[in-house]
Amino acid sequence: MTNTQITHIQIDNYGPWTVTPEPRREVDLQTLQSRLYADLAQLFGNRDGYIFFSRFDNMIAVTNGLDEAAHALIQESVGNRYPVTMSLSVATGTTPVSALGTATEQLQEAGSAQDKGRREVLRGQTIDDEFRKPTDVQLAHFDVDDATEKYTDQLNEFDTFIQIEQGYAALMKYMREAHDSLSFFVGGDNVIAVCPDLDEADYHDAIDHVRDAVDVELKVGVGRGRTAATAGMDAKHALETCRATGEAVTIETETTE
Ligand SMILES: Nc1nc2c(ncn2[C@@H]2O[C@H](COP(=O)(O)OP(=O)(O)OP(=O)(O)O)[C@@H](O)[C@H]2O)c(=O)[nH]1
Repeated sequence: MTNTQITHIQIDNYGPWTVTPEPRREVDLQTLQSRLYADLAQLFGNRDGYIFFSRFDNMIAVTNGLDEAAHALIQESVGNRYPVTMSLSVATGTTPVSALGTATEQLQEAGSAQDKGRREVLRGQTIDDEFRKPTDVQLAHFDVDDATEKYTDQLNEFDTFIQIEQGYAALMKYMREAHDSLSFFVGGDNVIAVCPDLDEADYHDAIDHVRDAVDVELKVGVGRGRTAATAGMDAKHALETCRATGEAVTIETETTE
């Protein structure tokens, strides 16, 4: 059974900061947000975690293998180098949705996102090493079939973007509601979903739903692992198997330690 450790990251009091003492230049906010995301991708990624930018002021990470000290170090490093601080709340659950729900509740209990007094909160529980298993994390790497041929080489870039985003919107909502999963656009025509124990039929169901709803064809590779890094790499290999066999769903059967 999966046991996903999720960290909810929130920039402290960011809304007021963006307009104090007067509205800050949008290009500077865009630069700050993308640099912070890039830094966190390295800080979590070098410890085998995965982070997704979601709304940039809030981000969501899969952090199996990162203990409280690792979280504190990441938080301190950002606090030392950025004009903003961030709060971190970590929780675990048998589904990523329940883990994130707990993490977010803990943060909300500590104070509002726009509370001047709530800074650098670090809350929650990580999984002790002795309880970690090679099946704790299940990641699904979705990809639009022949996006280059159907969209990129045919339509103008904005109309391609609309097609891909439609597929993403339908998938993220359905995976959240029907399969307790958190799906994130990661660039190009790719979406990575953090999933509980789903089987092949569940993934076919999601792909069928997206085809029926918005006429976008997907394929998916699924991997499991002790960390997001290993599950994610297995998912990529499974997606290559889909490309080789023409199957819409491939679940990597070996779990990498
Ligand atoms: N983040 C991320 N982006 C990827 C990955 N693989 C491909 N992409 C992006 O997706 C775009 C399309 O590449 P592909 O998915 O290989 O191309 P395709 O035309 O859809 O062909 P098939 O996937 O073989 O059906 C690339 O330009 C990249 O931007 C990946 O593993 N991660």
